[in-house]
Amino acid sequence: MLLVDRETMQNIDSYAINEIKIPSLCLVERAALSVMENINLDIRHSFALIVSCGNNGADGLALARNLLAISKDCDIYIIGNKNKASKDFIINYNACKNLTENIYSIETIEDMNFLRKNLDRVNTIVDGIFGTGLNRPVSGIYANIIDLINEKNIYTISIDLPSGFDANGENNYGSYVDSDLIVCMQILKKGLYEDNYFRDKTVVCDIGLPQIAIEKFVNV
Ligand SMILES: NC(=O)C1=CN([C@@H]2O[C@H](COP(=O)(O)OP(=O)(O)OC[C@H]3O[C@@H](n4cnc5c(N)ncnc54)[C@H](O)[C@@H]3O)[C@@H](O)[C@H]2O)[C@H](O)CC1
Ligand SMILES: [K+]
Repeated sequence: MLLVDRETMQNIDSYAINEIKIPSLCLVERAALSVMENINLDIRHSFALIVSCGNNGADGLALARNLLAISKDCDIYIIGNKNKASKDFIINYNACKNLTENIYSIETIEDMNFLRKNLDRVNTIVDGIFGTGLNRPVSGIYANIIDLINEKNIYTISIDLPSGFDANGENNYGSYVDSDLIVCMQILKKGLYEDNYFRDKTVVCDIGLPQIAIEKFVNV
């Protein structure tokens, strides 16, 4: 089975984007659609998409856009500084803003209280807080939100990795999302494979990263 650590996955992504010239936005869209394919849309109608401002969040917002397109009920919660957001995040954020008013920044205790209350209206949480960009244990508001997601016991889908969980399976001493389903992009991350609990909850989906980009960094 093909496994990658964080650094290798980042090398493959960046080779595909910078050398092969696959638009990053296309990969984000494929990632979002691969999550969507793993959602039972007959029973899941109300979503809380909780994202931060990197490309894991961009995947989350592209998913929100696609769910809004089919008139699903979506609340979008953004953590972190939008001024430092990735360009794929901004593109999807601008589209989401034109599709719904239910977009909230979570910064203060009052915002947290609102989130705690408002989460009860949905039957599905999508976790797009951190993926392979996580490089240290979570703390502060990120940890508080992850703890809140876990407290709620609402069916939770994580994009690529449970947020807070280290792709390499190291340093998992902070909070991380207790996901029900993990839709992992293109190649299984080593940490998920080594974790008995998460391995069985993970599906791996092709997002169009070319084999030649993969073979450059992994022995296949
Ligand atoms: N173009 C691509 O690389 C694609 C990636 N995909 C998805 O994007 C994520 C990886 O995205 P990235 O922007 O590199 O990082 P994250 O979104 O995971 O994290 C954002 C950002 O957060 C900072 N950070 C790291 N650790 C912490 C922490 N403990 N507390 C606070 N902030 C933290 C750090 O600066 C990160 O950069 C990948 O998993 C995929 O989901 C697309 O699917 C395809 C294209
Ligand atoms: K995630």
